[in-house]
Amino acid sequence: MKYAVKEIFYTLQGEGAHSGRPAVFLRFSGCNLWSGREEDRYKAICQFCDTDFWGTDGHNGGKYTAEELATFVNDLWPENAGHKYIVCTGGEPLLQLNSALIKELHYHGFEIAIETNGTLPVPEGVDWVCMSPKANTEIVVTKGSEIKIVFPQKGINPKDFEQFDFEHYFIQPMDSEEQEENILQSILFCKENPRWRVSVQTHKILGIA
Ligand SMILES: C[S@@+](CC[C@H](N)C(=O)[O-])C[C@H]1O[C@@H](n2cnc3c(N)ncnc32)[C@H](O)[C@@H]1O
Ligand SMILES: Nc1nc2[nH]cc(C(=O)O)c2c(=O)[nH]1
Ligand code: SF4
Ligand SMILES: [Mg+2]
Repeated sequence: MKYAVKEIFYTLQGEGAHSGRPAVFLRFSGCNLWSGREEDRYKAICQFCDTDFWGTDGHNGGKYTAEELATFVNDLWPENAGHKYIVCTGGEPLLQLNSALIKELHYHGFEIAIETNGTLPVPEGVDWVCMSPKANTEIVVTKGSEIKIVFPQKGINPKDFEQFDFEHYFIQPMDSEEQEENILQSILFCKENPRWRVSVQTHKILGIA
């Protein structure tokens, strides 16, 4: 099997509990909630996406076998540094991430994180699951490491997810034309519901990928 990859880059995780941590980002092509084409955004299930995941034309993008992909990712890690960490994202990584690739990444010593919309089952062996639910979808990932709700989102009430089994609960202000208002609402929500913390997209402030 070959994996369709939009881009691969070494940066810092910008969001959630591992914010600030060095990580290789593996961005898979394609998503089950939007085609990725601007002209389709109005009819997508998920309409606020901040990411270009269409095609394989990004930095280090292309089609790779599991072995090629894991070797490429490993070569981006500084030599003899340890603490190897990969964030599989997209698009929707669970359309492609499978046991063959998980095995290859573990072979090279990587801790494997995913960013998922929660509509597809998580394969065995993923070490960190960040689930970010979208309105009008059926969520099958009800346990994991962190839940990260883009806020505010019509049709999503964070309180409905408190019964799920996650270690960390985050509210992430939606990056949009109303961002200032979204930040204020996120702060207010967390102050009124102290189980939740605000996740800032720090990579956008730092000016990194
Ligand atoms: C681009 S998505 C890819 C992974 C997966 N498809 C998902 O939705 O979780 C990566 C993260 O960015 C978040 N995100 C997407 N668009 C956003 C926006 N406009 N503002 C804030 N966060 C956003 C998603 O909710 C998710 O947590
Ligand atoms: N630095 C950085 N951190 C991130 N955390 C989640 C991201 C994503 O697009 O999945 C992302 C991203 O695109 N860049
Ligand atoms: S589910 Fe994730 S990748 Fe897909 S459109 Fe929404 S935010 Fe973007
Ligand atoms: Mg991003």
